[in-house]
Amino acid sequence: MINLKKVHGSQNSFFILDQTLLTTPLTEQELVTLTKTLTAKATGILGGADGILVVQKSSTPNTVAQMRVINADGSEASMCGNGLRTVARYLAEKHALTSFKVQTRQSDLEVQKQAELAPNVPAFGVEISPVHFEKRYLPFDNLGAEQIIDRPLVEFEPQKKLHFTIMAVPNPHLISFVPNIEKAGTFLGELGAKLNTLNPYFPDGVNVNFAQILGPNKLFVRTYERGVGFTNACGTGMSATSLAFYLSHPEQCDLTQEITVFNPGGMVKTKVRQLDDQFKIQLIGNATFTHDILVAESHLHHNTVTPDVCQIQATGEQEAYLKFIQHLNA
Ligand SMILES: N[C@@H](CCC[C@H](N)C(=O)O)C(=O)O
Repeated sequence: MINLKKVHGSQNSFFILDQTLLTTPLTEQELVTLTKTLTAKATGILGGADGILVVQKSSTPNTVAQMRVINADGSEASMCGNGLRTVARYLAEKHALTSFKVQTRQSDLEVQKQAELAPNVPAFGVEISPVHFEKRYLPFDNLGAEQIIDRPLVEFEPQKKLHFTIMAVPNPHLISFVPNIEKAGTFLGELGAKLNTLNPYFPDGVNVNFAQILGPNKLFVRTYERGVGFTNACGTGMSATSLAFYLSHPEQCDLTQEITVFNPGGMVKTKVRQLDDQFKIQLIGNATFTHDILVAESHLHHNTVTPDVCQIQATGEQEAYLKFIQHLNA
């Protein structure tokens, strides 16, 4: 039996599938089919998820394993910040490590175990890198500039009330600071949907993040994710938004201190550092395992993972997590 774990970071939820445990690893087509089935909110196991995190053998030196990210719609992302924290914990427990590197699609990223956020709320810190602004890295097009940092974009918002920043970390993000995050929700949904279907600006789609500044070094971020839609949180989105905060509102953002980022699913901390002209971001937050799902390998290959063929065991960590977020003050 294979243990398909249900996990989350800030309630951005995933299944971890460790391909190294399988007799025969899933093919690319099997992975896509299984992801679509498992993540479906109405019919997937345990209410579905936002994607699957695939653990496989690394192909770079000094990395413990490789993480791949398959979005709910079957597309593959280059990175996932909330997901990497949970994979870091999974690998830390599997190999009895506390600080190591994980291979991701574009880079080998440092991860470290952190102190628990509260009893039974384990936490990990992960590197979010590399950061790029130039349009070829996103990619984006037809916006009249090589890079967009803190400026209006009439193509998205003709009234010019909002400013936008675009960056790859390395997955693509569009960021805007809005006066009221609740009121901006409908526009976020419309813009997110528009930029993630055929459009002249982002040929590969983009994660769209709206943020409200709550105070010095304090943000609330909501994200419409490429390949998924609205999620409770997006780790790379909160990391990119933290850097955009510094670039657009430096008077409210002290880089010698952590930035606290609230989201609909909880809270994370980010640390932004500038080394010459390069930015480094660290994302710190919960790495919660909610369920162990034991299933025969053949069901993974045949896309027949349903509750009646699984042994599902709750870990009890979700209760601890919900208690932790009850006491958060945004
Ligand atoms: N939820 C993730 C990002 C997952 C990938 C994203 N949807 C994309 O396609 O780039 C995170 O926590 O960073």
